[in-house]
Amino acid sequence: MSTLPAHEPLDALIAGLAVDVPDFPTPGVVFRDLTPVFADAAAFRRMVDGLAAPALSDPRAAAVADGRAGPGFDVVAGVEARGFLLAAAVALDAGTGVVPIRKAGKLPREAIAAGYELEYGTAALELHTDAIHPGQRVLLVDDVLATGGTLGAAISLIEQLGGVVTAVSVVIELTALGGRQRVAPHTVHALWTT
Ligand SMILES: O=P(O)(O)OC[C@H]1O[C@H](OP(=O)(O)OP(=O)(O)O)[C@H](O)[C@@H]1O
Ligand SMILES: Nc1ncnc2[nH]cnc12
Repeated sequence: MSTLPAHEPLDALIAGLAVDVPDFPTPGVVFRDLTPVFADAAAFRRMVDGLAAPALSDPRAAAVADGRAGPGFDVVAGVEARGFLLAAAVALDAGTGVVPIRKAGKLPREAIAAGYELEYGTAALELHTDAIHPGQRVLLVDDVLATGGTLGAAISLIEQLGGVVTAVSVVIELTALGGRQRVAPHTVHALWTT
């Protein structure tokens, strides 16, 4: 059950449930813990709707025009680990499949990799080479946009396989870290900007 009124604006709902954790995972980082937002039924429902929304406007018309039915995306890609919780829910709701973009060394078959830097270190993401088909329209979902390193790497992987990123959606954008600029020319749709 939700603990907040249904008419609460979504950004306020998220802001009220998220918890700031100072000095996690390293000193100086304020970690935005979204687990209470995921655990709230009403907030989770509205987040899933909100994350799909940007891909359901113009691209839906384009999908009809080129003969493809359904939402304005063919598949939802989510970034390990927290992005998985969101991407799977959005995909199930939209009637599409879900593709995992994983941390290095987790995928069992042939994959491509992209390295990146984030607020508290460096990492690499991988994507199975047959996970995305040329021309496939992809809605990319994650929980947080911080430096933009993660989403930049994820977009690069999808595009290397010929996928078309029709929308990028996150729950929180941390504006001080400049991630939006790093992900340009792709536009990031954020449910809460802080
Ligand atoms: O914009 P950036 O600076 O790249 O940061 C954003 C990323 O950081 C967090 O993931 P993290 O790598 O901590 O992994 P986790 O989801 O497995 O905790 C978050 O879930 C985003 O994917
Ligand atoms: N400050 C932060 N809080 C939560 N997730 C993050 N990912 C990168 N920076 C983050």
